Amino acid sequence: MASRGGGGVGGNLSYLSQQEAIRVDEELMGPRLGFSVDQLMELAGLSCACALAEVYDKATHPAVLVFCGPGNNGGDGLVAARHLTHFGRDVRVCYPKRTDRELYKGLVKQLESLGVPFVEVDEAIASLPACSVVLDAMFGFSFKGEPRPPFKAVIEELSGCGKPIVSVDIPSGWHVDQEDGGAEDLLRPEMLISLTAPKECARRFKGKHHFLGGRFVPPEIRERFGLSLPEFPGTSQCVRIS
Ligand SMILES: NC(=O)C1=CN([C@@H]2O[C@H](COP(=O)(O)OP(=O)(O)OC[C@H]3O[C@@H](n4cnc5c(N)ncnc54)[C@H](OP(=O)(O)O)[C@@H]3O)[C@@H](O)[C@H]2O)[C@@H](O)CC1
Ligand SMILES: [K+]
Repeated sequence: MASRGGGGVGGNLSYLSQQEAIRVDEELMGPRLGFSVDQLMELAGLSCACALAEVYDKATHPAVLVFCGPGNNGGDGLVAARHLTHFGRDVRVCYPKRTDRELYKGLVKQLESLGVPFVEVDEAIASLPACSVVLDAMFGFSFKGEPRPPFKAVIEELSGCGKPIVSVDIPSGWHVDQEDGGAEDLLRPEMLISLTAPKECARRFKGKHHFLGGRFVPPEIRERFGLSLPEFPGTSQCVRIS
C-alpha cells in the first residue's frame, strides 16, 4: 500500500517506494492487464511533452535539450523528444548509452527521420547556453547507487547550468526511496513530472512545478495500491500537483 501525506489532493497524495513502483509496472504489463511497454512508454512520453509544453511556452522556450539514460526513463525521453518536435520545438537529444532492443532502435529511427540531431555528451554540454529548457530522462525508478559515467558528469554540469530542468519521473541521481534530502541531490529541477504516482523522493521536490503524467492507470491498480491522486482534467495527458 502506497504511503500518503503532504502534497496536493487535500494533502493526501500517495507516494510509491521503489519496490511498489516496480510492482505497479509488472502488474500493468502482466497477464491480467495486458499493457505492453511500448504503449505505456508512448503515453508516458506524450504526457511529459504535454506537461513541458504547458509550462514552458514555445515563444520563450523554443530549444529543448533532452538527455536520455539507458533504461525506460530514457525511452520516455525519446518519445517526449518526438512529440516536442511535432509541437514545433527545436529538439536535440543526447543518448550516450543505447540499448539494442527493437523498441529503442525504432524510437531513434523515428527521431532521425524527423531530422532531430543526436549529440555526444561534450557537444550537448557545450550547447547548454543555447538551449531554453533541459529534459532530464536519464534515470527513473530503477536507479541505484551513485551515477556512473558518462551520466555523473552530465548531472554535475546540469546542476550549475542555470537552465530550467524538467525531470521525468525522478530527478536523476536522487535515490528513489529517500524522503529526506541527501548529499546526492546535485540536480535541482524546476519541474518534475511524476509518472503513474509520485515516488517517495518526490516529497522533497522543492521546484516550482510538480505534475502527474502517465494517464493509463486503471482503477484496479489505484485500488490495489491505495493510490490517492489528482484527476486528469478533460482530455489532458497531465495534471498539476503543486
Ligand atoms: N509503469 C510505469 O510507471 C512506467 C514507467 N516508465 C518509465 O520507466 C522508468 C523505469 O525504467 P527502468 O526500470 O528501465 O529503469 P531506469 O530508471 O530508466 O534506469 C535503469 C537503467 O539505468 C541504469 N542504472 C541504474 N543505476 C545506475 C547508476 N547508478 N549509474 C548508471 N546507470 C544506472 C541501469 O543499468 P544497470 O545498473 O542495470 O546496469 C539501467 O540500464 C520509470 O521511471 C518511468 O520513467 C514508462 O516508460 C512506462 C510506464
Ligand atoms: K529522470
